[in-house]
Amino acid sequence: MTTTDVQRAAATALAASAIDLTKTYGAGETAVRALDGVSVGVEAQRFTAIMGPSGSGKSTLMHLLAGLDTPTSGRVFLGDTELTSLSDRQLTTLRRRAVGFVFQAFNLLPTLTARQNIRLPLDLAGRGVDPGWERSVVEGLGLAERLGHRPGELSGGQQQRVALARALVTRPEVIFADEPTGALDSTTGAEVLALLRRSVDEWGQTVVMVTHDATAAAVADRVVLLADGQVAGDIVEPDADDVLEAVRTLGRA
Ligand SMILES: Nc1ncnc2c1ncn2[C@@H]1O[C@H](COP(=O)(O)OP(=O)(O)OP(=O)(O)O)[C@@H](O)[C@H]1O
Repeated sequence: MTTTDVQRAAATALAASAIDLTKTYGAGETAVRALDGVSVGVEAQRFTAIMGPSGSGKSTLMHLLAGLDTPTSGRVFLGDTELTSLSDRQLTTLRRRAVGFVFQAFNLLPTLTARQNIRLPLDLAGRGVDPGWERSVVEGLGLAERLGHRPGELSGGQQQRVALARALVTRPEVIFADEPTGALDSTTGAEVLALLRRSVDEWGQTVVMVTHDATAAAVADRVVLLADGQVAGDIVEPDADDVLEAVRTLGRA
């Protein structure tokens, strides 16, 4: 894909895209090239998983796509906005409006109730609540009876559902999920994956998920494989066996 193609697509069907990204940590002999020429487009209203061996650059790519970090070179777009041309302040404002996050460790504020945690991004952005949408999300995620509880009074699965509600409440352009099932048992993890899937299918959201788990990746519409900081494969409509086989092949490469 040429740069012009990516830009054109970014203005239409791509929720996020990266062009020839590199990211180097450190300098001199200890420098690590975490990403080495990655170009990738994330389709809107689809569920994309990023997989690859430990150290292959998954988290680095996600952080750059989400505007949490800046590349050493290359360009990043969120929709048709080029993140790599924004000031830190503009980036923070855009992130609050247009990006939702779900982390392995939930990252809820322990002193706030579930409802207050869910509304936090709206409060930070100085935006009001859309009561109908908030109700749909809370009921859809099975949280209606839990809104007054603090995180310490909730199970891991419930905490992750609160985190997902917090990500959904702003109706972001992209939800980035970093190992969202990593701290959950397999049954609870499967429930959270099913809710991410529903966020795409029923609510038209766009989800990008970093995972180590082939079963989790198989819930996605597409799996982008990374190895040594480069795109090493791209599987559309994966099943768990395809993903396992691809990861095994990468491991042998
Ligand atoms: N802040 C940092 N400073 C120095 N090196 C870093 C930093 N963050 C990541 N790296 C290095 O960059 C490379 C890619 O790291 P990254 O965390 O993106 O990989 P990953 O695929 O997400 O790994 P994992 O699956 O283990 O989380 C690794 O070699 C890592 O050690």
